[in-house]
Amino acid sequence: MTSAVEPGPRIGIIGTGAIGGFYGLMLARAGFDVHFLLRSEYAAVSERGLQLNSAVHGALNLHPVQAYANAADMPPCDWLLVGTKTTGNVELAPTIAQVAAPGAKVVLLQNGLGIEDDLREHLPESLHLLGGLCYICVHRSGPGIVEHQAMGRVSLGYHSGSATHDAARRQAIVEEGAGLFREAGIDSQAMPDLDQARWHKLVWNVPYNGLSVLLGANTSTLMADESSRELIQGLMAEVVQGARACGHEIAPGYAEQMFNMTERLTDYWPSMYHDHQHQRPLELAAIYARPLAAARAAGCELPRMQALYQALSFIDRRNG
Ligand SMILES: NC(=O)C1=CN([C@@H]2O[C@H](COP(=O)(O)OP(=O)(O)OC[C@H]3O[C@@H](n4cnc5c(N)ncnc54)[C@H](OP(=O)(O)O)[C@@H]3O)[C@@H](O)[C@H]2O)C=CC1
Ligand SMILES: CC(C)(CO)C(=O)C(=O)O
Repeated sequence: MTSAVEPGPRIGIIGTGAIGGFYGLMLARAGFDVHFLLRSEYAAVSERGLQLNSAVHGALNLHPVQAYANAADMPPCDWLLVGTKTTGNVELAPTIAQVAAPGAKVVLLQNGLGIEDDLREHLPESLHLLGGLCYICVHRSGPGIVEHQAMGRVSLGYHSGSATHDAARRQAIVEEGAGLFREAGIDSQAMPDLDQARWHKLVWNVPYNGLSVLLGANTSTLMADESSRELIQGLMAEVVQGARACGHEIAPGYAEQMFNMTERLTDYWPSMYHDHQHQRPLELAAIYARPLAAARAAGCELPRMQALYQALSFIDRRNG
């Protein structure tokens, strides 16, 4: 008698840019059945595959790639990893629903706060929605080419779905997701509170993403100047304050740890800088407006962050 072998989960990458390309390639190379949805880079990736130039893993290539220009051609996927920018999330909901297998898990591998809340009502109730915080430095240097400068960890948290009121099931789903990343050699852990995890990530993104655009400076330049260092520390302190007002205590020393970590990041340009350079809309709603509104609703004003948001809104409108 032959025993049936359980097929592994089918994974869909919705938006194969720096994040989608990196994690999708790593999962595919680990043996998972990964399907990639692309837009402008479809032809290049179909022809030449995905190329990862990683300071951590070396040069890796995936060819052929199960690439699609049209979601309708993709097979139903059990896990959907969303690697697009948050600015297009609501418009993307029908695409996500179309590719999702019944009971699929949708993971937003994106920065910002409240992004799952905004998407939830546009997705079928049967889908589980999770958030993933990527502690990584990657960018695209050409069609289908991803440069990986440092790190890679993914923190996952459950947002909503049929497991909302079942803590054990919720935990099992998040653990399963973290397990997929770990099988691909990527550090990953389940987070008990997604909002808390998102506030932690903002401690870094609020100062560095915005200041890189406003001052036209990378991390090394920002960390080399007395005034920008003060500004970064002030902004980090405000994010910690905002998180606290919203009921999320960030440990003393966390902001300092993020600051010190950045001293070791050489010439890193945050993803918002790349968006500005390519005249794409900036993720201002998710990274600034949402946290500012949440803090204000809790009675907490964050004046530095508000000023940075206003300046970036001006730049974003002129750049569009
Ligand atoms: N880069 C980084 O180091 C980090 C990024 N993040 C977050 O990850 C998210 C993704 O960022 P990143 O990977 O840098 O962004 P990229 O711009 O590199 O990738 C976004 C990708 O999504 C594609 N896309 C957008 N809309 C669609 C669509 N409708 N159909 C198919 N494909 C689509 C884009 O295609 P096209 O080329 O045609 O526009 C592009 O390939 C953001 O929220 C960012 O803040 C978080 C941590 C670190
Ligand atoms: C903080 C950093 C650089 C790595 O943790 C990052 O994740 C980002 O650019 O969003």
